[in-house]
Amino acid sequence: MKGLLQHRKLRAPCGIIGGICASFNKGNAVISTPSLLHAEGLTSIRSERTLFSGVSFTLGRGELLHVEGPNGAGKSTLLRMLAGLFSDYQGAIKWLDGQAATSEEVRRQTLFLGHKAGIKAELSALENLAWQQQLDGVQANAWDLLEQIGLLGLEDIPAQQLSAGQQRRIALTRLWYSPALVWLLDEPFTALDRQGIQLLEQRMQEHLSTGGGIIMTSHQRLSVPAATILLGAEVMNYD
Ligand SMILES: Nc1ncnc2c1ncn2[C@@H]1O[C@H](COP(=O)(O)OP(=O)(O)OP(=O)(O)O)[C@@H](O)[C@H]1O
Repeated sequence: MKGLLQHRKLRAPCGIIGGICASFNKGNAVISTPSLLHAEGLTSIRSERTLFSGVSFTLGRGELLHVEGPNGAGKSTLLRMLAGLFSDYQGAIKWLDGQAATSEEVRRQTLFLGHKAGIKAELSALENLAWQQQLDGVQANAWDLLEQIGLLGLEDIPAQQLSAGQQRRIALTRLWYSPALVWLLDEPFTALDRQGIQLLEQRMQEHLSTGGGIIMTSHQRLSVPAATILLGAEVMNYD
């Protein structure tokens, strides 16, 4: 399917093991080459339970893949596999048409945000930004970031005294400066208010429009056009 423009929704064959199905719907997405990431036959068995099997998909430039499925279907596991944080799986993951061969190159091209905010509770927003940027090897204007993410005025308060949504905003600032092409976002809308969701969707659109790609989990409906990877459900009807 690589290189084709898909207007129709496709019903992909499911790999079913013990009633578990994983399939891929290209939706209205445009597949462009070279691909950012290609996954082939990904299979995950945890504690002797098959979470999913035979999951294959391609992430093209400007494309958003939405990983959906019920609690425990393996959505976070899949993202962690793609991020190189979980290696106990079968199948293959190829980056940038094979051009990013080393784990260091993959790491540079990937930004993973887990479903927890992943910030330091005792540090302020400003200090967290400095810490994050040091880890990421990037220098961006912290005050601009605070303004963009709506945290100006709260910069000196320890993160543990901020609300869950405000803490999430601190973590999300990485999306405003990261040079990574591929974003792997696990439930990024968690705790965000409506304005925060809009802000994040706008940032995602910008990333896609500049040739980046996003694979994300979310239990909520997206307003940004996305193809779907459905885990843990046998019956799918796209018509
Ligand atoms: N460290 C672990 N060891 C063994 N099994 C685990 C481990 N972590 C998660 N699991 C199991 O893997 C399964 C999938 O977990 P995962 O977090 O990927 O699901 P999910 O689809 O993201 O769920 P949710 O929608 O609730 O976030 C769960 O049944 C979970 O119990």
